[in-house]
Amino acid sequence: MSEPTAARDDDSAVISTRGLTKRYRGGQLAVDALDLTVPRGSVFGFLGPNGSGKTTTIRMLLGLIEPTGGTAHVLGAPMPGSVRQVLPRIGALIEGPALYGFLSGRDNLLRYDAADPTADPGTRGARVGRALERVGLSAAAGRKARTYSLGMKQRLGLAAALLQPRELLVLDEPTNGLDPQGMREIRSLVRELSGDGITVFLSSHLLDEIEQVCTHAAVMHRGRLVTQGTVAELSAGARGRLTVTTPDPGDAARVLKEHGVTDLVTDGEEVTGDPPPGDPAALNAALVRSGVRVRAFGLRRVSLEDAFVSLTGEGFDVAG
Ligand SMILES: Nc1ncnc2c1ncn2[C@@H]1O[C@H](COP(=O)(O)OP(=O)(O)OP(=O)(O)O)[C@@H](O)[C@H]1O
Repeated sequence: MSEPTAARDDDSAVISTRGLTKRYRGGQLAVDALDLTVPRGSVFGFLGPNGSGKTTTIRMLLGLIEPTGGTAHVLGAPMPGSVRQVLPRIGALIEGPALYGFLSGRDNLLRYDAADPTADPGTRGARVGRALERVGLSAAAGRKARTYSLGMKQRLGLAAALLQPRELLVLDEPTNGLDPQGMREIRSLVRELSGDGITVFLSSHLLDEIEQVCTHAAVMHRGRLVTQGTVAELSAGARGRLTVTTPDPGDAARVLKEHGVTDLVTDGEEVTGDPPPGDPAALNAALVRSGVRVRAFGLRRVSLEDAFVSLTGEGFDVAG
């Protein structure tokens, strides 16, 4: 007896991969034994520098390319085997939307909708109107798409992805190339969609973007998964850097070293270092006991960037 192919229903994970691997024909190992778990309802940031394997992973998840090893389940069904059942439940925006510049925003969406054989022509106008409304393009709907800003084009692409109700939205670098205003618009749209109950999986090479919009993240580095979890957990994984401001930097550095602070750097009246585990208040007390005049004492907030650097031992390439 064989299992029905699309029957695996995992309520908590919208995407789940085990050992997912892609080696391109030229021999390039783009994704190396990836175990990814995307919880339902999350805004999941898929983070990594350029070339770390994000797009390749997304293409495998959507059944656009075949893995060379491992398995992927999306919405409970194996991919690429269940692509026909699964893809209609996913809205995807990859490499910018294909738009006709000479058509209006509304006419572009009407075309998209007409290309969907399951879409009822009788309700097409209403559906397109709702999608335009949702991405904030109702007022500009009659303008030719070529007059749209990049951010508006991206929102129109999102509207196309949202013509039908979706359980999962997959966005590959959705703010790439946008100006700050365009980025803000896309980010707030992502938050709204998440509020509507859609799981959002978005790739990005921008750490602050992930911190601003995502509940969860996975970090890729050279085709391998470095870590995954909630954004709060990932940031907490790296301890913050201790900073002491004092007119007695030499004494402060000595006392901190005696109390287990490592990698001490003195710059004028500021002494920084990596604190040992435990309550940093004990370090402050030790400084004061030793007669060090402490003017400021703090742990710098740890960012996802710090976490990335401490996990990979490398800086994050934020070029582009
Ligand atoms: N069709 C292909 N044939 C051969 N190698 C490829 C192909 N597509 C991607 N690669 C290589 O696989 C690796 C991962 O690329 P991928 O595009 O998945 O990374 P990425 O994290 O999405 O980066 P970017 O943000 O630059 O798109 C890179 O070294 C890339 O050169």
